[in-house]
Amino acid sequence: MYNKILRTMASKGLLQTEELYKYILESSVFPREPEPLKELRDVTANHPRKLMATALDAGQIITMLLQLVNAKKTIEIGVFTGYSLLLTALSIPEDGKITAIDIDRDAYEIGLPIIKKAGVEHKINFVESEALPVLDQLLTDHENEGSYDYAFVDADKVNYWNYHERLLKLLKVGGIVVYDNTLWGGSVAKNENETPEFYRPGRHLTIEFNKQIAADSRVQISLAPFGDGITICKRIISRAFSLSSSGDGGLGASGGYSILLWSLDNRKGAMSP
Ligand SMILES: C[S@@+](CC[C@H](N)C(=O)[O-])C[C@H]1O[C@@H](n2cnc3c(N)ncnc32)[C@H](O)[C@@H]1O
Ligand SMILES: O=c1cc(-c2ccc(O)cc2)oc2c(O)c(O)ccc12
Repeated sequence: MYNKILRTMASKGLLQTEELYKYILESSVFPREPEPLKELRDVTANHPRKLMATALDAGQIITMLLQLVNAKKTIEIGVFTGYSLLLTALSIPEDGKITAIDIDRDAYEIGLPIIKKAGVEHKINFVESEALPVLDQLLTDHENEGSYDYAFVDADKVNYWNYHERLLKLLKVGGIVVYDNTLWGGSVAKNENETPEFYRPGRHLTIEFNKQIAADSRVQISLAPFGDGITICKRIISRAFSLSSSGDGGLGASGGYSILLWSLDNRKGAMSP
């Protein structure tokens, strides 16, 4: 069942017909896909979980985002064999840096020869670890606070909000974080009983995360149906902490204090880091 779902996602993404997704890939993605990314997909083709790789149409818009924000200092959580990591490395300048975090070094080493061949390995600091302690470690150096231009999160969905709280301290005001799989195969728009058993935990986690992000006044957001759904968040105010545990960003009905803080933040705008 699980592989059937992945195959479906790979064949039509979130669109309702395979033909339409195939049209997008064949007309606009494949012709423009850099050769190293094609090679990395080839070396990933035999991996049993190959369909976990970031979707190509999502990769194309992410590349554009990286270049639009002139990203130079970045973070990636969830590397796998390195498709999104390589597209990031190809998109940032020669002196750009990526802190790439994954618990699975073996998968990364499948894509590493292609990364080396592309001449971008020097931009990557691969950290074999659970992601949370690495983010906490980065935050022990105050120089890192508000210094990152971009982050990509494509890992354990249970920790997305934990990653978000830390990344908002690490990102500069105006910095971007992209979360992958935020439509979870379309299941977020279906009833639980319409969702295959295996998919239900991810569905619930994703629905909760989407609610929290939508209520977070610290970011501007766009939930876009590229790949399996990506949520593009731009840090817009200097306050990095969440105003309430529910992550409602102070826009919830509770507490005039939260709203006062929010309005003060927005009056200041993005003046201070
Ligand atoms: C969907 S794959 C990443 C796909 C990748 N972005 C690409 O383009 O191919 C998810 C990855 O997250 C990693 N992962 C899962 N939980 C993690 C955690 N707590 N910390 C770090 N990495 C984790 C897995 O090992 C896996 O490689
Ligand atoms: O089917 C998946 C599963 C994941 C996944 C599950 C659990 C984790 O701890 C990390 C990742 O991620 C996926 C993904 O990112 C994707 O683009 C397609 C499918 C899946």
